[in-house]
Amino acid sequence: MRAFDVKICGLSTPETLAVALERGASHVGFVHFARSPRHMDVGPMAELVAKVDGRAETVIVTVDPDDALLDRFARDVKPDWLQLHGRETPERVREIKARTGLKVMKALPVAAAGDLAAVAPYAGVADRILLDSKRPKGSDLPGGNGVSFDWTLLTSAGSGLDPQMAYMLSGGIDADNVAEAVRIADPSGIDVSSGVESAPGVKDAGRMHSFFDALDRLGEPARKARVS
Ligand SMILES: O=C(O)c1ccccc1NCC(=O)[C@H](O)[C@H](O)COP(=O)(O)O
Repeated sequence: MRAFDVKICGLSTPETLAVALERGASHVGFVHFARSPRHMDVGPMAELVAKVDGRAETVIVTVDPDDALLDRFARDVKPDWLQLHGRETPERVREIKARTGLKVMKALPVAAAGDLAAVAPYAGVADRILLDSKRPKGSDLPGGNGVSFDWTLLTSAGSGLDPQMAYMLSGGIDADNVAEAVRIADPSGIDVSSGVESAPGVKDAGRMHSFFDALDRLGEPARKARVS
């Protein structure tokens, strides 16, 4: 097992942000996507991001942002990362990095082994890949659906994944299954949203503590040290 990052995604209140930071999240994510129950406008998001004050890396999660929105993110929120869940091609990711100067995490949906072929074109372009579940039928959200995929796909011979690649794993992870996710997939990062909520979009401090307790039980050196 390698040491891994922990990202808590879809935060929208100072109270639950404080729990994520106190418990040592390395990354904290804020969603800007109107259809999401976790959606935050740019102004309130900027206020929340300012509270992080260097204690974790900040991530704006969004979908096919246009240039005007990218400029607002970079100017008004100043996150460390953009996490992209749309149809952003490697070329578009390159443009977005050049335009904003921000690091980019490209999310790619996985349901079957063949989906992993989408990863290689982003090598050397995206700063990180987030392997997430494909949206289930009936959902109009490209992320935050609380469903997991077959993690053994990532370590199967012939997966085509570069074993050195630093990907984050997400989709349906919670306090009960995070140990298994880490054991099977050995990712360089874990991302959780629904698994620490009491209802869609409502982060729950108790569930967050249970999740971090489960991580603590994995022992050292499970989690990477807090970012500098
Ligand atoms: O969370 C959302 O509502 C969302 C909306 C639009 C694009 C992406 C979104 N979330 C992305 C994330 O990083 C989630 O943490 C990831 O998909 C895992 O979610 P979950 O299965 O709920 O833990």
